[in-house]
Amino acid sequence: MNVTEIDLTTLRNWPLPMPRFDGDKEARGHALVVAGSREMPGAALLAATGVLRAGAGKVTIATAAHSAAHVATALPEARVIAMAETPGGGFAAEGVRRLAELAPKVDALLIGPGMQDEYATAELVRALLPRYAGRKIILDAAALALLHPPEEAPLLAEPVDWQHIRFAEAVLLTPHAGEMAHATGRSRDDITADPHEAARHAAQQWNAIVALKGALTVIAAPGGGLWQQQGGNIGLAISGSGDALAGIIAGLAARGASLEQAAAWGVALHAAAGDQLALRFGTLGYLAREIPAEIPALLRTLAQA
Ligand SMILES: NC(=O)C1=CN([C@@H]2O[C@H](COP(=O)(O)OP(=O)(O)OC[C@H]3O[C@@H](n4cnc5c(N)ncnc54)[C@H](OP(=O)(O)O)[C@@H]3O)[C@@H](O)[C@H]2O)[C@@H](O)CC1
Ligand SMILES: Nc1ncnc2c1ncn2[C@@H]1O[C@H](COP(=O)(O)OP(=O)(O)O)[C@@H](O)[C@H]1O
Repeated sequence: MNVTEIDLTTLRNWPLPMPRFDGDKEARGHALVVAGSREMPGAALLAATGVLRAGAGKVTIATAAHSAAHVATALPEARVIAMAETPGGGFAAEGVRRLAELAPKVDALLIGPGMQDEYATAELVRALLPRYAGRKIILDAAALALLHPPEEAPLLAEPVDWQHIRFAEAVLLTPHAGEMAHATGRSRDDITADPHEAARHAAQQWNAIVALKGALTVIAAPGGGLWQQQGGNIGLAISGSGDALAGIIAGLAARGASLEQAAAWGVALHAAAGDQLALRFGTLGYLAREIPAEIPALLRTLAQA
């Protein structure tokens, strides 16, 4: 298997698109973050902060009505859409039309961080995917419930028809090993024993780019591309860390990177941010919310490297 290490050389040879100096915020890219819930409202904030710190010009958050006002206050740079909630704490289907209307103005769509009610989330994803065809789509955390085998929860109204859902190069899935285990019906140990094979197989099975996260993160594209990243430290293994990463990737994609490039740069920046925070605070005890603020300086350093 031919694996490309995501190191300085790889990144230097794969420069991120830069906005024109006379561009406006729309030109810098707009990401829609569908995230958070009554019990995990912070996920929306972590992801949306990641979007802006990665350099996108605009972020819209769709989050649980219950916490929307708090989220808006905590991130005044964001537009916040309050989503009606299901009894299970997910987003009710009635919100789909509002999110679908935004599609022409959105460059990248992230769904899943901190969402509850896997059934409602999977149905929401299924409803939004066709409306966002041609946009860059990142499915994380609860949104990966769409992939669960039929014999497992959630019970979808109809079996998933991949041909109609049109998973393609424009969809990135970001499972950790546990989520990959849940989605594939394999054991977590089986996944971690050979993450390259697991990511590659999943990318082909779902016809999507797959970033299988862990101390070693493997990115596989359906076309055969395979990358790995082993930086960072154990301090990154903390609740909300993946939400920040998903937001950083969405921000990079919104500002013009392909999803493969956004994933590769995103995991490298996330790991480097962890290393910066470990230097400042020690390896254990820094917070996921501190990750995004490290990104602009790292981008500047890496762009000049
Ligand atoms: N929880 C919190 O306090 C906070 C959470 N936040 C955010 O919430 C989101 C969910 O995070 P989490 O931590 O709630 O769910 P996590 O453990 O990632 O499981 C996800 C899925 O993986 C599955 N799965 C896992 N291991 C498995 C295995 N060995 N084998 C098989 N399956 C396994 C697991 O299945 P289950 O264990 O339920 O059967 C479940 O389906 C995420 O965005 C996070 O950042 C933050 O906003 C901050 C506060
Ligand atoms: N030991 C480790 N060393 C380096 N990075 C790690 C380590 N453990 C986890 N990570 C990274 O931290 C992030 C954790 O994301 P995730 O498991 O989705 O957390 P959460 O869902 O709680 O936000 C991933 O990007 C993963 O690659």
